[in-house]
Amino acid sequence: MIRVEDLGITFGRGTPLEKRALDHVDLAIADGTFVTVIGSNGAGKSTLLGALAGDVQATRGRVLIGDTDVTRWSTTRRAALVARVFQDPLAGSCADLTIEENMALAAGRGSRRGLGHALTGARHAAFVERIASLGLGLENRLKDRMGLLSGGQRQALSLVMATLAPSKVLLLDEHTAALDPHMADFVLDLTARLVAEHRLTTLMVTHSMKQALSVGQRTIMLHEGNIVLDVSGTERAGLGVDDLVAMFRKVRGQEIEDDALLMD
Ligand SMILES: Nc1ncnc2c1ncn2[C@@H]1O[C@H](COP(=O)(O)OP(=O)(O)OP(=O)(O)O)[C@@H](O)[C@H]1O
Repeated sequence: MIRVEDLGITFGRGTPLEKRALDHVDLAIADGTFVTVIGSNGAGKSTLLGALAGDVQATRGRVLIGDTDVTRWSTTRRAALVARVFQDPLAGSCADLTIEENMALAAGRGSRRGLGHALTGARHAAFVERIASLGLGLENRLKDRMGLLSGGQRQALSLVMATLAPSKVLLLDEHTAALDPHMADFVLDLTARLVAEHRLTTLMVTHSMKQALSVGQRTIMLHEGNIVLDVSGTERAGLGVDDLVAMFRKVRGQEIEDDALLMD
């Protein structure tokens, strides 16, 4: 269970640039639930993910993962509980290390054990098996530098790496946005499969209304730092992309400039 209680985040407090990015946000997400997060630019989506990961400090309120209050925990301390995949395929892995070394580091995330330990015996076979399951042929390239892979391949591997350590929470911040449509679909399918397989409590930020409804069990919409829509179950199942765009419009109180993007 993730619980966010009365969470407020204000950047630049006391300065002329003060910005309240999240305002009295309450959210409870049951274990293994996959939540998609939508909202216009600046709505607070990345800030919410940052507050869960620990790289944004709460101005007020609490963040709990399981029964543990992690509000004052650093990102490093939370790494054993929280995995992340970013929009930029280069952000989640180290270009100068091999695929295998990247996977070993990911498998050791949140623990103090070193790379040498992580690369031994059974681990290698497990890595081969996990990569082979992607169907991208990367299991034959474990000794290749990560930097040689395409953005889509790196993003698929980043997802696999995010599930190697025993995390509870997976945070995805527009992780398919930089990919071509074919690879974006591939990575989205992979996401749904891995989330279900590892029973990860997941938040996925997306600007695509289609994506927001096509994966997961629940969708929340943020607007100006507040949760303005929270749908799941039959209510969500009955929603189409058009309905979501209409809600988006209503909340924003203005026309959306780029409908095509949202409908995708
Ligand atoms: N480190 C920061 N310092 C100052 N202001 C910030 C900082 N991070 C975010 N903000 C501001 O907080 C608000 C929420 O930003 P956030 O990145 O969470 O929005 P978002 O919903 O993820 O938007 P987008 O879809 O454009 O990525 C914005 O007004 C943003 O400019």
